[in-house]
Amino acid sequence: MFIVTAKEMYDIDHCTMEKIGFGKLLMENAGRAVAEKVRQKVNAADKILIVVGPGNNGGDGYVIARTLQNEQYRVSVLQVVPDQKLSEQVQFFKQLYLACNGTCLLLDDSAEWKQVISEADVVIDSLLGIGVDGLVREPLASVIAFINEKGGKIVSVDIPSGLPADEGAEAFTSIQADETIVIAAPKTSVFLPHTANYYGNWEVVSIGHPQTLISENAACFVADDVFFRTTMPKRDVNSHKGDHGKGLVIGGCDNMPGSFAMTVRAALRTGAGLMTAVSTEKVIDRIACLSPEAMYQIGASEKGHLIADDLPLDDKDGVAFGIGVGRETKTAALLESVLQETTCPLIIDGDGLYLLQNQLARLKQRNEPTILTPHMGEMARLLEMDISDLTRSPFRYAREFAEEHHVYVVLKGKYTIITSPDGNQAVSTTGNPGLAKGGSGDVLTGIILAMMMQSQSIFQSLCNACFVHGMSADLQVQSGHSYHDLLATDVIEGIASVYRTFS
Ligand SMILES: NC(=O)C1=CN([C@@H]2O[C@H](COP(=O)(O)OP(=O)(O)OC[C@H]3O[C@@H](n4cnc5c(N)ncnc54)[C@H](OP(=O)(O)O)[C@@H]3O)[C@@H](O)[C@H]2O)[C@@H](O)CC1
Ligand SMILES: Nc1ncnc2c1ncn2[C@@H]1O[C@H](COP(=O)(O)OP(=O)(O)O)[C@@H](O)[C@H]1O
Ligand SMILES: [K+]
Repeated sequence: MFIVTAKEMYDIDHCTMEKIGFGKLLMENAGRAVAEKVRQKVNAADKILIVVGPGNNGGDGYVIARTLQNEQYRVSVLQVVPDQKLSEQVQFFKQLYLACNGTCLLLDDSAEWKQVISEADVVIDSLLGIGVDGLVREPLASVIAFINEKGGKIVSVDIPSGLPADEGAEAFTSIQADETIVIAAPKTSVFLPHTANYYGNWEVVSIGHPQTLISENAACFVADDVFFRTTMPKRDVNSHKGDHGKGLVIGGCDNMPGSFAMTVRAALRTGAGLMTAVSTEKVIDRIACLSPEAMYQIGASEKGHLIADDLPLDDKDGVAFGIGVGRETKTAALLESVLQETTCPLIIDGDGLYLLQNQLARLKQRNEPTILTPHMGEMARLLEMDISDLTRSPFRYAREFAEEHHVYVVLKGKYTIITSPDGNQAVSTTGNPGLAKGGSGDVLTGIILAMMMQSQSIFQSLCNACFVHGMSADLQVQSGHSYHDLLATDVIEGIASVYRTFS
């Protein structure tokens, strides 16, 4: 599934309608596809009100109205702008609706519009689509406020009206939808922390655009089950352990042994061939029994924290640094040598990202891929910016950072954004609030380490690791666990169910 900006969607629509010659058929398809979904969400006796705005989103509304009217649903339309505002195409669909005995109320000064909204069981929101520009003006702003307050179930067409399609908006007025039927491809705002909730539950309908046109125009995609199935690492029956990667995890400190242990175990469960773990003596004493399959090496330490040392970096296929390693200045010197001496892909996570703050310039000097796995707070710190500015434009800031420092960035959250050094981006949508607990990220790092050592591109392996991590949590919640009790260690055990689903 592809993710589009407003501009990309307009280019796709334009090409489909003008160059390929779909013309009005595209809006007809859009309205019918949405009507089909609406049918599944309403009861036969429901009063359905379709609120129609000035643009093509309103045109979709007239097609939906006609389709449902012809199927004997209890439909009416509230048009919030005078007819002169409607484009020729929208006028055309309005006339078709009226010719099917459809009824249409125009918004005027009387209070009748408030009454029809209050009486509706279902409001279909066709006020504004991706063409919204700035804060919603009157009279639409009042209509939106009233629908939010008094409307029954709200189903938005394409996008909740008033919500910007793209990232970056600081202020907006929006419909708060219960459901959104997204046309053709999800828009960026589906995935932003401060706008996602306005969509309610969302699903996408296809309306006949050529798929190649969407894939050629969209810069970003959802790393979904289809992607995983086609790119997941395959296991050759004749393979041996060396074929599946020799991984190294450097982390832990005396008062944080657990997180590091989960990374090691998650890497083994994901299919790493050989795992070595370096930590302090105390940590290894305590955690080695949790993954007897791994090899352990004691690193030099001072006061319970790792310090600069000769590490077994030479023959490795992947290294992860930083999980539970602490924030001591002397540990930063260890990161410095890891950055310089690691000649294979290197993941920096957790405290490693904190220690990296003063060494960002070293990233560009590396010849092998470097992967950073920050959550929003860690990313904001790396960028030295306010977290609210970052969450408004996470795609942009992740891309700029990845391009500037030549790194892959896995920006973690409900929707995790994966960015490559050349600016390619994907979103992982699996996972649930059960993951919002300490330790989940440590498990993800282990999964990433194992994935990237098993014959995929780094970008694919990051997408697939995030997919597996979230899907493991989803399957665990479907089969006995809940958002409340799910633990990071359960996510490690759930990896088995993910692989079984796809093998
Ligand atoms: N192309 C097609 O055939 C297809 C398009 N499709 C559908 O069309 C949608 C995009 O259509 P669109 O471009 O007409 O944008 P849309 O948001 O409906 O209206 C924009 C108008 O709203 C107004 N307005 C803007 N900002 C405002 C504000 N702040 N406050 C108040 N008013 C504001 C402004 O009008 P103004 O008042 O400035 O004259 C502007 O002209 C898309 O989401 C999808 O649903 C699908 O059916 C597939 C086929
Ligand atoms: N509400 C949520 N829905 C889906 N995934 C989530 C949610 N909350 C957290 N996650 C995932 O859980 C992981 C948390 O990582 P992180 O914040 O680094 O945790 P920690 O450092 O405590 O292990 C990330 O992969 C993130 O995407
Ligand atoms: K809408």
